[in-house]
Formats: sequence, C-alpha cells, structure tokens
Amino acid sequence: MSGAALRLSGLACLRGGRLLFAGVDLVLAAGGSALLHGPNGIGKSSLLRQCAGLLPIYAGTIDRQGSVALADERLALDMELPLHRALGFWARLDRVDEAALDRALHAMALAPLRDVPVRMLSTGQRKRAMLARVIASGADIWLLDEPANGLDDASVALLGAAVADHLAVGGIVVAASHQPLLLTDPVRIAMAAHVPDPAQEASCD
Ligand SMILES: Nc1ncnc2c1ncn2[C@@H]1O[C@H](COP(=O)(O)OP(=O)(O)OP(=O)(O)O)[C@@H](O)[C@H]1O
Repeated sequence: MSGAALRLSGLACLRGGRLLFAGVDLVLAAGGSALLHGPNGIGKSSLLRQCAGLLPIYAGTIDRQGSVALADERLALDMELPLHRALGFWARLDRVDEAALDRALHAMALAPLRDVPVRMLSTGQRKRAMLARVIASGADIWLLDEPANGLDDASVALLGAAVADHLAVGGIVVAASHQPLLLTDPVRIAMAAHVPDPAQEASCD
C-alpha cells in the first residue's frame, strides 16, 4: 500500500444543472487522510462519489494511485443472506480471502453476528457491516461518508482503530463528517470555501 496516492486538482462538481463546488485541491500520499466538512447539501458525498469514480467530474482532475472502497449510506448487502455470506459476495469481487473477511468482522465486533440475516441487523450493526466491507476489501483508499453515524461509542473506537491501522500501513482515508472524527491530523477541506459565486453558477446552465 506504500504507493497509494490521491490528488485532486481544481475539482468541480455539477449536479442537477447546479455547480455545487469548484476549485477543490488535495494531495494525499500513503498514510495521509482528509476530512471534508460543511453543512448538509454542500457536496461532501458528491465529492466522495467523484473520488470513487461514480460521479462525473465537471472540471479538474482526480489522480488515484491504488484501489478504492466507498462506504456511504447505501448498504449494498443482500438483506436475506447471513451477514458472513452477504459480505462474502464483496470479498469474492475484491478477490480477498476468508481470513481477510474474518479479520474485518472481528475488527467491527461482528463475529457473533456472522450467521444473522442482514435484514435482522440494527442500524448501527448495518453501519458496522458496511465498514467491515471496506476493511475486508484491502483497498488502498477508503472513502468514508459519515462513517460514525449511528455508531455507539465502542463502535466509533473500533472504527478509529481500523482507520489508524489502515493509515499505519500506508493506506489513505478521506472522510466526510459533521463530527470531529477518528482522524488525528487530517487535511481539512471546508467545502463552504468552494461554493461558487452565483455568477459562475449561472454560466453553467
Ligand atoms: N441525483 C442528484 N441530482 C441532482 N442533484 C442532486 C442529486 N443528488 C444530490 N443532489 C444535490 O447535490 C447537493 C449535494 O448533495 P451531497 O449529498 O453531496 O451533500 P452533502 O454535503 O453530502 O450533504 P449531507 O451533509 O446532508 O450528507 C444537494 O443539494 C443535493 O440535493
């Protein structure tokens, strides 16, 4: 993971004909982290989705070195399957072995729930399952959208430990959060500073 890198240069995002943000720059090397903050609807999730390659780039560039995993509000797990098998679907796609999946379940204290169908999990347990998917993926770059939402204090501490471990081995983390979170010394991006002025917005129509 030591070659991981993420570079955003002059990044802008257009959604529904509206320029959400522009001019976002960020350079992260192995072990680096960033925290996106700002009010609801300002574009934090949109920026993470651009980094994951799921939303088009309106202007600027994203240069990624390494694989990417995104945890957002979408559960993306088969509700009818036991947790272990539902996560196994992603583990096969990510080409990671059973041991990696078991380590991720353990990291988020989900091992006792491995045989419980996803639909029976609580909100916080589902959130932990989404995070376990990212941990198991072995991806270099973790994109975490409000990762602490719905987690109790013990689970936030587990997530903090998983993030610290990931950074220690040269991973990269970009998180969007309203809460000061897990990351000890992130690059902070205040999204409000990147809201275009109305004249610029009008020129996008
Ligand atoms: N599919 C879409 N088409 C058009 N506009 C969208 C779409 N999805 C989201 N938006 C708009 O894009 C803006 C940014 O949304 P985004 O989810 O990125 O914000 P956010 O900063 O993550 O907000 P929150 O803190 O509430 O999670 C919002 O105004 C939202 O309504």
